[in-house]
Formats: sequence, C-alpha cells, structure tokens
Amino acid sequence: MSKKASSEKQASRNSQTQGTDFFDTHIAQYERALQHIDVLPHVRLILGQPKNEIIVNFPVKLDNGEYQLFTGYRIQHNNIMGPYKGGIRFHHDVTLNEVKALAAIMTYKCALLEVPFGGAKGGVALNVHKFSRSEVEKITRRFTHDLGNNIGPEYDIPAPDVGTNSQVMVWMMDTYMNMHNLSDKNAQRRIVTGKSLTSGGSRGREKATGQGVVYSIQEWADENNFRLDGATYTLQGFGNVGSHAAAILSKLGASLVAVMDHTGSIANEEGINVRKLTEHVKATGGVRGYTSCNDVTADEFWAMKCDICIPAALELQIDERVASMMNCRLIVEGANGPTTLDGERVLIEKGIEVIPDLMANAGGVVVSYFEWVQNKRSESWQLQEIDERLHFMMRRAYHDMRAFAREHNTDNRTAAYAVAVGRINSVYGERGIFP
Ligand SMILES: NC(=O)c1ccc[n+]([C@@H]2O[C@H](COP(=O)([O-])OP(=O)(O)OC[C@H]3O[C@@H](n4cnc5c(N)ncnc54)[C@H](O)[C@@H]3O)[C@@H](O)[C@H]2O)c1
Repeated sequence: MSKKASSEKQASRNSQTQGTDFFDTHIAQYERALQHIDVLPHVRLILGQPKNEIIVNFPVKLDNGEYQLFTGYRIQHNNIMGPYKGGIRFHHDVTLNEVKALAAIMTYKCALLEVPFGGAKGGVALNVHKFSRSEVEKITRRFTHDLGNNIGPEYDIPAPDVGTNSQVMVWMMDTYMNMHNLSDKNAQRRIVTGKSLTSGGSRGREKATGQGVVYSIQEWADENNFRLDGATYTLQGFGNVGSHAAAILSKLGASLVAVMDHTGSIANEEGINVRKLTEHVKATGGVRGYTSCNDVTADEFWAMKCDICIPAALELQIDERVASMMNCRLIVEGANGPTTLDGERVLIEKGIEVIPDLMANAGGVVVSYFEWVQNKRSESWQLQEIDERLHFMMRRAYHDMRAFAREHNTDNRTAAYAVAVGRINSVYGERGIFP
C-alpha cells in the first residue's frame, strides 16, 4: 500500500473511531438479522431509530474560574420491554451517532438476556483525564440536573460506562434525590445502578461485565472441548471490563500475553501478572511503563498469536486491516461494537469465531437489574446468589444464540440480533400500536 493510501486509511479509521459511522454499522447488523426472521413492518421502522434523542448544552465553572460549555446526550432507543436502561460515557469522542448506536445495542442486549428493560445510552463529550475530581463532580451534577425528568427510577436508569464509575453514579443519584421531593428517598436510589456498595450498590456489580465475559468464554470452551487452563489471550482496554475479566481468567489458569490501552501496548509471551499490572494501572493511569513486558506497536499487539482476543475498550477497533492481521481462534467482545462490517467479513473468512457484544458484555446490565430490584425491595443479596443468577442468565442467552445460529446457519452476531428482535417483535405483535 502506498504511503498516501496508508495515511488515508488511518484517517478513515480515526474518523470511524470517532463514531461517525457506528450507527450505520449497527443498522447494517440489525438489517442482516431481519433477513432471517419475520418482523412486522412497523416494528422494523420503530426499531430503526431511537424514540427520543435528548441533547443538553450546559455551562460549568472550572477550578480556574473560567466557564466551559459541555454537550451531553441521552438517547432512549426503545422501552417496550421495560424502563430505558444504559450507561453514561464520558469521553472526548462522544457523538450523537455513537450514543444512538450504543442505545440501540442496549435494547437488543436486554431482550437477548431477558432482562425486563429497554435500551438507552448517554454521554458527555469531554476528556475526563483533563479535569479535576471536583470539576468532574460539577459536570456530572449539572448534566443530571439538565436531564431533569427525562430520567427516573421507573423510566430511565443510567449506569457507568467508559470514563464513568461508581462515584459518578453516586453523584448522579444524590443530585436526582435533591432535585425531587421524594417521600421514600432510599427506594429512589435505583435511579442509577453501578453505585458503590455503601450508597446502595450491589455486590458483584463492579466485576459483573468482566464476569459475564468469562461466563461466555466458558460456554464456548465447553462447546468446543477447549481447555482454558493454559490458554493464551490478549486484551484491549484494562478498565472496568478488561481488568475484571483478566482477574477472573487468571484464576482459571489462562495467560494474558498482551494488553493495549490508551497509553500504549505491552506484551510478554510468558504471561503478564494481572494483579501486579492492576496495581501499576491504579498507580499510573495506564499500562504503559509496566516492567517485565516489552513495549509493542498497535499492529504488533493485534497480530499477537493467542487463543482468545478480548476487545474491551472502544467501538470500531477491528477493521479490515486489523482483522487480516489477527492470529487467534476466538474474539469475545467485552466492548460495544468493536468490530466493523469489513472487519467481521475478514474474521468470518479466516474462521475466527466472534461472541458478539450483545452476548459477551451483558453481565453488566444483568447485575444492574439485580441492583435495581434489590433497591426496590430494600434487599441485599449475597455474592454467591448474584453470581449464580448471572451465570444462569448468561448461559441461557448463549444457548439461545447458538441454537439460532445452528438452525439458520448464521454467525453469532446475526443470531443474537435475530433472537432479540424476535422477542421484541412478539410483544409489539400482541400489544399493537396506540392509537
Ligand atoms: N462498564 C460496564 O459495565 C460495561 C458494560 C457493558 C459494556 N461495556 C463496554 O466495555 C467497554 C469498556 O468499558 P469500561 O467500563 O471498561 O470503560 P473504562 O473507562 O473503565 O475503561 C476503558 C479502557 O479502554 C481504554 N482505551 C480508551 N481509549 C482507548 C484507545 N483509543 N485505544 C486503546 N484503549 C483505549 C482505556 O485506557 C481503558 O483501559 C466499552 O465499550 C463499554 O461500552 C462496559
């Protein structure tokens, strides 16, 4: 490839990762699934766009006394199955298109897992690393204030996503409680999920998405007579999803051989100590500079030979070029939408199996649902009970997806979408459209 073509390709990848065509990618995946099921014409139309798109521009006074205007989004894709549900992302690449795609993915994820929620997503365009803790708190509170009654404990329930965490959720909850004259404040804690344990969170929520990634891998391993003990894997993203998946995989004897995050890529064919890497990332903010590893380029990271690759960072990372370099047997999408359409075509040609985002990273919303139920009933479940319930729901969804894929001879993503859309279609079929 000429240098010009190569730099154009890089530019196009960069614009993809900024979310310009993430929604189109999602729609193409959705429409591919529609070829395998009978869907009512009006349901096709309804699901093709979100129900509500809320955009707020709000000012915040920064530590240096200056004001900055932020743009925040809350996209409510569909709520026929239950209240809108989905994360809040703080990242400089957040766009309307990106949040629309993420909201739709939530609708189908909940339907596939049989979680009685609909789909939503939110975000604020900001580089969270450039703001102080008190600035992030002010941004969170002002965003929550401006969303007003567009969120609510029975209507639309946010959760953490990239760049947000349990502390951000607790600030959202506290702001919401102070804005509303509520008789039973404690029961309203379910306005958000992913809270800290002390402020009404659930045991197991912090690790839930990573735990669900591992449950998905275990189902695949059982199906394929594959031993996880001694298996090798690579990980893009060492945040909430990636680090918890890695910690659990270590206990099962799998070996992490390369990691990439926003600070760089590191590799060690002999295996990386996940506990020590976690301490390093906590102390320094990223994987870069971790000793006992070699620094590698992004291309070397993607080309690393391994059994399993877990993308757990951002969308549209595995494009045609990256997919053609990959040397693994299985991709497990901890992230939402990490694979482009061209990337997926190459993976299928190469015989690399994909456990798609709808399935692989659903553990977070499942345990968010458990948190919401516990808050509603003033209950506190034990971790063992949460893990067992999560495992049951992940296993059921995995086998629903695989059964469809086998019966209709489709890839797993098409099957996951088809099962989910089929369930939503049945509800629309029974209820009809008002008026
Ligand atoms: N947190 C959840 O419960 C949850 C649930 C379902 C899906 N997800 C999805 O998982 C993914 C990760 O979410 P998270 O909650 O772990 O976020 P996080 O903010 O905790 O971690 C994000 C990770 O991605 C890395 N990253 C960011 N930009 C990158 C880049 N350009 N290149 C390489 N790495 C980069 C960061 O360094 C970090 O390690 C997202 O796609 C999110 O939507 C999260």
